[in-house]
Amino acid sequence: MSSISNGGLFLTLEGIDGAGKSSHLDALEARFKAQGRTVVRTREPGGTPLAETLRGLVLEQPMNPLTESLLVFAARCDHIAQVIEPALARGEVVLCDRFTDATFAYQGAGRGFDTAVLATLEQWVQAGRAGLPASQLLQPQVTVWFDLAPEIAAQRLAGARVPDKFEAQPVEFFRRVAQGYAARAAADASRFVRIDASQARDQVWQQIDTALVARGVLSPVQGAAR
Ligand SMILES: Nc1ncnc2c1ncn2[C@@H]1O[C@H](COP(=O)(O)OP(=O)(O)O)[C@@H](O)[C@H]1O
Ligand SMILES: Cc1cn([C@H]2C[C@H](O)[C@@H](COP(=O)(O)OP(=O)(O)O)O2)c(=O)[nH]c1=O
Repeated sequence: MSSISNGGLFLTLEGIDGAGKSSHLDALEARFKAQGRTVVRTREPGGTPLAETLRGLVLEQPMNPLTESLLVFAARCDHIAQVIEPALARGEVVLCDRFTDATFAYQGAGRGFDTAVLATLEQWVQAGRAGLPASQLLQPQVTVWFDLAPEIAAQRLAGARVPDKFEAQPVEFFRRVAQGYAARAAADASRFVRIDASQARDQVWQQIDTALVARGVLSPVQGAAR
């Protein structure tokens, strides 16, 4: 884990659209609060008024992948400064629905954009933030990765909601995005918790809980089955 001072915890959730991550955010937030932690729940792109405006553009307007990458990193820059850094400095839990792994997966692997440029933007936006030395990138300490076959995700999403620009992409796009996540997880294995998201909701929750307890991020629930 990278060292964020003051006991702050930066935790992200990632996965292709329809993998099921939104279904567990309430429970995760409640679980941390039950342990006396203050939770800042946020998302990317978004989390500040400016970043939410940029989110609307990214999710609704056609644009080339460089423009898309610049907008998500611009949103991230504002989000880090306004929300993430202050919360971590107060020692809180930042529970963030997506972060930079999504940029590598969607813009990099999905849209085929140059990951070296993404790595440069990542450096610009994340190096030396949250009190870290200039040589170190601000990254989540833990990333819960909902790994699911794109075909199953598409079935789950069919009819569930009006698709946005990304959700309307064909299954091949999500196959590349899923490979992008796998590559990112392989490159930083100690940060990622892989969840088999094909299981039923309760079992997915059990996997998340067990993994976070094993990492010492959550304490076991008193009286929980072993
Ligand atoms: N484990 C699961 N099994 C079956 N369906 C699920 C499961 N988890 C979530 N869903 C359903 O799949 C759809 C997508 O879930 P959601 O949590 O919105 O995904 P995401 O936030 O990853 O895009 C929703 O209709 C949700 O009710
Ligand atoms: C953070 C981020 C998200 N995205 C995409 C992934 C998702 O399709 C979309 C928004 O994510 P999400 O909030 O998961 O969508 P929803 O509200 O529909 O559950 O933005 C990128 O393409 N690049 C990024 O850097």
